[in-house]
Amino acid sequence: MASTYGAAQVLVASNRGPVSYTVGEDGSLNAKRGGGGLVSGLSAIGSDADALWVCSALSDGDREAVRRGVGEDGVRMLDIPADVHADAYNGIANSVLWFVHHMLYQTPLEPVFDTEFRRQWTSYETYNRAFAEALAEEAAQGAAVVVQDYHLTLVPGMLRELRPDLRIGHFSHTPWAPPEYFHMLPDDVAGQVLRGMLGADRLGFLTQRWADAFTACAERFAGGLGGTRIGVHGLGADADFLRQRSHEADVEERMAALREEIGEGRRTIVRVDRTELSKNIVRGLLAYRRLLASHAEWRERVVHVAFAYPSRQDLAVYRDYTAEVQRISEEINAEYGTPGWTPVVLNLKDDFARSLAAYRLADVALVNPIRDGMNLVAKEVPVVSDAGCALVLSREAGAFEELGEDAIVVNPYDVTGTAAALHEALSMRPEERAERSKRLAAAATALPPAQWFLDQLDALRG
Ligand SMILES: O=P(O)(O)OC[C@H]1O[C@H](O[C@H]2O[C@H](CO)[C@@H](O)[C@H](O)[C@H]2O)[C@H](O)[C@@H](O)[C@@H]1O
Ligand SMILES: O=c1ccn([C@@H]2O[C@H](COP(=O)(O)OP(=O)(O)O)[C@@H](O)[C@H]2O)c(=O)[nH]1
Repeated sequence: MASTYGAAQVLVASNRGPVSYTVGEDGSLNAKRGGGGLVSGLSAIGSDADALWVCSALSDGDREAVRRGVGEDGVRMLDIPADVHADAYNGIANSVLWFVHHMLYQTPLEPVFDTEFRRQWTSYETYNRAFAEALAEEAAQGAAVVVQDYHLTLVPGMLRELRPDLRIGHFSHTPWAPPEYFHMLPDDVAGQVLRGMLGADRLGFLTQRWADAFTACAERFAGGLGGTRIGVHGLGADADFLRQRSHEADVEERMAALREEIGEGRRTIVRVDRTELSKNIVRGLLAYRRLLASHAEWRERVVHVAFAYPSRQDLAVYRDYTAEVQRISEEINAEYGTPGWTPVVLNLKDDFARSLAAYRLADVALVNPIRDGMNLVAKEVPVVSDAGCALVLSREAGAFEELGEDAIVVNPYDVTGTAAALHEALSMRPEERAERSKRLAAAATALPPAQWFLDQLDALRG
């Protein structure tokens, strides 16, 4: 029996893996770091020899890499049929579960759970089963498996049936919806999601608020937590990596270019997000426009450097949102710009080095999501900024629980309030800004990714 077990002692499973491939014109495969906070958080596990990261092939390049047997050590990419993956990732994970947990539906018209949803749900089950089977195959006897996020809610339950010997954890990087919102899901689906997760020995969340919401859902719709334990682990920024990476030559080069674009002696308000509905980029721009309208003294003296790098572009609603971000930025530039001053420098391309260059130059960081599991950008900018930055932070970001005291806190729907917060941040005395930034950086790095992951393993095994 033991001979059928795999060799990995620690396994991670997530939809997005540490790298993604593109096929070059000459047919060569080029690897690029996976975007988003989940990858930033888990990158630290890569060096462990007994560890295996099971993820999904996301692009044609990834599928080609699997076919050619190309890959990173310690990573297994699953080549799930593209249509099944599209239903599971775009359809269920990003259009349903993400919307539920971030409370993004415009409820008079959506959601509509009809036959299309049922078809996609079947793919979601297939997709989860493929992960459960791969994990069952790769795991050594008694190994620890930590399943990540809303893409894989059914995996713990499925894996428990296949391999009762394993220690199974699940970690959510998103908020969890309150019961009255979660209950929008059809009852059988809500039940499957909860029972799937409760197949784990232990469930992890980024904040107490999201953990409490899950417990409330489990009590109301699944008869309680049963034997499943709950833990809170607030993922922090990776200070060593960020400080080193942000001083490399490509970042320095981009700093010089950005300085040119910003212009001598001007303040810089920085935001960096995936072009993601929940990040509230449009209201952020409206707040900046309000600032320029009501505080004419800032005109010509401030530049808003906004990164909205591509995310989930297969979904029309994300493409439309990107277009709206672009439209408003152009409107602001047309309304207030002068020959020597561009009020909004918008970056729609994925350029991590240029984002780090902007972090270094930031006087103010704007992080105003409607709802966000944590938001690592809020934690990264204070660590990297050269002169220390003021943080304007939504009370709805998970990071608020740890950074709220030294941030300028906003209600993300209140555009006038956010404009006032930007004014306050820009007006802050440099000494106060530097002191607050130091405290923010200390709080932001209290639980670095490697420790965050080890804590979960210890708790799972304990
Ligand atoms: O994989 P994508 O569809 O491109 O999306 C990127 C990631 O977005 C979400 O990240 C979350 O994790 C961060 C780290 O814990 C957290 O700080 C942030 O608030 C979350 O939004 C998603 O949960 C990941 O699965 C995605 O990979
Ligand atoms: O071009 C970029 C700019 C930033 N980031 C990283 O993406 C993560 C975003 O994580 P966050 O928790 O703020 O939000 P998420 O995108 O995961 O919802 C941060 O670690 C950023 O450093 C990235 O991968 N590519």
